[in-house]
Amino acid sequence: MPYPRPEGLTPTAVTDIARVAGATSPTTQAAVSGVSLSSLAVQPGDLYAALPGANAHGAQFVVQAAAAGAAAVLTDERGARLVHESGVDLPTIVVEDPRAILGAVAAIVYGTALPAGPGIRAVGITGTNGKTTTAYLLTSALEAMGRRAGLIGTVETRVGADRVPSARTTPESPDLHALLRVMSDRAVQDCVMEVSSHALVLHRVDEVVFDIALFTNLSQDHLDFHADMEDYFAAKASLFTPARSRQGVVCVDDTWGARLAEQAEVPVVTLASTSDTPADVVLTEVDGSDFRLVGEVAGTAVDLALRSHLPGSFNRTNTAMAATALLLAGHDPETVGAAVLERPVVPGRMELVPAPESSSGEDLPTVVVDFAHTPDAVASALAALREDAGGALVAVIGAGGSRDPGKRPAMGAAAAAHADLVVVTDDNPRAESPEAIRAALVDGARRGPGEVVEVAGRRAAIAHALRAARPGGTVALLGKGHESGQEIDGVTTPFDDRQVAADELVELIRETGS
Ligand SMILES: CC(=O)N[C@H]1[C@@H](OP(=O)(O)OP(=O)(O)OC[C@H]2O[C@@H](n3ccc(=O)[nH]c3=O)[C@H](O)[C@@H]2O)O[C@H](CO)[C@@H](O)[C@@H]1O[C@H](C)C(=O)N[C@@H](C)C(=O)N[C@H](CCC(=O)O)C(=O)O
Ligand SMILES: Nc1ncnc2c1ncn2[C@@H]1O[C@H](COP(=O)(O)OP(=O)(O)OP(=O)(O)O)[C@@H](O)[C@H]1O
Ligand SMILES: N[C@H](CCC[C@H](N)C(=O)O)C(=O)O
Ligand SMILES: [Mg+2]
Repeated sequence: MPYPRPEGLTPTAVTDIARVAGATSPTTQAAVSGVSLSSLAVQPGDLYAALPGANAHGAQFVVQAAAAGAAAVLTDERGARLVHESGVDLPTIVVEDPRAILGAVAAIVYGTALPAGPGIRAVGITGTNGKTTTAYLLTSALEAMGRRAGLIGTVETRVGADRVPSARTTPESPDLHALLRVMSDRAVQDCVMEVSSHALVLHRVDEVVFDIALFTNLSQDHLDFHADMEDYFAAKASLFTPARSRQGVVCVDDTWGARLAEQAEVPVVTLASTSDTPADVVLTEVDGSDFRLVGEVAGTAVDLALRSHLPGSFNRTNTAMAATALLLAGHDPETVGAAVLERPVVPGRMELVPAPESSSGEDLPTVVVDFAHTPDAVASALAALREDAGGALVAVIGAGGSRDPGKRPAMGAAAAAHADLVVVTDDNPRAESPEAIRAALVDGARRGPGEVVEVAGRRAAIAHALRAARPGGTVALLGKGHESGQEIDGVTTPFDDRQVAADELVELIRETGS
C-alpha cells in the first residue's frame, strides 16, 4: 500500500532542483510535483531518482518510470548513460552521489525544508531494541494528552485516520518528506518515528532535524550492514549531532549509552534503570510494573509515579524513556504522569494470544508473541516471561535469512539460557537455506542448559511447542511479532504468529477436549 502523498503542491522548477543539488542545470521549463526513487511508485509529474544499488541501478527502470509519468530524472554519471541508451528523453540532473542530496531535493519539492519546516515537533528514536515499543508508548501518551500525533515505524505509518503497513522501519527520504508534508497539512502536532541505523547511513532522514532524539540501547545486530559494533554505534551516534537533532534522551544502562552521553554534540538528558548508575533521571521504588521516575529534566525536578502496562523490566525503561521525552518537550509532569498511565496497544510486542472462547482455559499454555530477534532481546523477553511462568517455558525461535548471520548462534544460546525447551524453526528464510539458518541456531542453543529440538516449518514448530508446554506452561513465539507474512525465496505467504497460535490452540482443544 502506498504512503499518502500531499495534494495541491506548487510544482518545483527542475532548474531550482539542480541548484539545490549543486548540479549543472538542464535547459528546461519542466517542473516536478513529487519525488520517487522506485519506478514502481512513480506518479505523474514526479522527479525519478535513479540510484545505484546493490542489486541494480535505478536507471535500468527509467523506461517504466517515464511510462508512469516521471517529468525529470536525478541520477549519477552511469545512470545518465543508461537513461541516454534507453532512449528516454527527460530532463536529467546528474550528480556524483544522488542519494546524498535526495533529502535536500525532497525537502524543497515538498516544502519541508528547515527552518520554515512543516511546523511539526519530530521525535526520532534509535537503538537496537525498544524503538517500536517506545514509539507506541509515546504516541499513545501524546494522544491521551489531546495532541494530534503521527507515527512512522516498523509496524505501520499513521497519519490521522490513515494507517499504512510498513515495509521498512524508516522510509526513504522522498517518502519521509512527503509524509511530513501530509502531516503538516493535516495539522499533526507531533511526529514520532523510529530511526534505524540503515536510515542514518543511507541518508533517509537527511534534512530532518528532530526536536528530540532518543537512544534506547545497543547490542549485536545488523553486522551484515555495519563493519563492526563501533561502526554500528557511530551510525546511531550521528543522530545526536546538530544536523539531525536539537536535544536528546539517552539511556545509559549499557556502556554504549554512557559513551554516547559523553560524546553527544547536542544537550542530552541521561536515564538509568537503576539508581546504581548515575544519571539525570533514574527508576526507583520498583514494584512489579509500578515505579518512580526521579531526578531532573532541563532544570526542573522530577518525581513521577509511573506504571508499565507491558511485561518485562525493559518495558519499564521504555515507559520511562517516553515520559522523559515528554518532560523534555516541556509538558508538565502532572499531565505526563497521567498520559503515560494510558494502556497502549503495541502489536506483536509481548502480546498475549487470547485463549479460544471454547476452552476451559485451565490446561492450555499461555502464549505470548514477541518481536525479539537479537540475542539481547531474546534474553530480555524470556527473562521477563520466566518471572511469571508457572510451568515450563518453551521458546519457538528462528532467525531471518539475508540478515546478520553472526547473531544466530548467540540468539540460540540466549534462548537456551532462559527457556526449558527451545524449538528451533524458521523465521523469514528469504534467500538463504532454512536448514543452514536452523543449524546455526541449534549450534548456539546446545551451549545452554535448556532442551533443544529442531522443527522445520513454523506452524509445525508452534504446534509442537503448545503440546510440550501443557499443562500450564508458557510458550514464547519470538522474532516475528506483528509480521503478517513469511518470506521464503522472494515469495511472501500469509503467516501471522498470533493467528497461527490461535488456530493451533483450537486444534489442541479439539484433540484433548480441554
Ligand atoms: C541495505 C538496504 O537498506 N538497501 C536498500 C536500498 O537497496 P539498494 O540501494 O541496494 O537498491 P537495489 O535493490 O539495488 O535497487 C536500485 C534502485 O533501483 C530501484 N528499483 C528497483 C527495482 C525496480 O523495479 N524499480 C526500481 O526503481 C530501487 O528503488 C533502488 O533505488 O534501497 C532500496 C530502495 O529504497 C531499499 O529497498 C533497500 O532496502 C532493503 C529492501 C532492505 O531490506 N533494507 C533493510 C535491511 C533495512 O533498511 N532495514 C532497516 C532496519 C530495520 C530495523 O532494525 O528496524 C529499516 O529501516 O527497515
Ligand atoms: N528496552 C529494551 N531493551 C531490551 N530489549 C527490548 C527493549 N524493548 C524491547 N525489547 C525486546 O526487543 C524486541 C523488539 O522491540 P521493538 O520492536 O520495540 O524494538 P525495535 O528497536 O523497534 O526493533 P526493530 O529494529 O527490529 O524494529 C521486543 O519484542 C522485546 O523482546
Ligand atoms: N527490522 C528487522 C526485522 C527482523 C525481523 C525478523 N523476523 C527477520 O526477518 O529477521 C530487519 O529487517 O532486520
Ligand atoms: Mg522497530
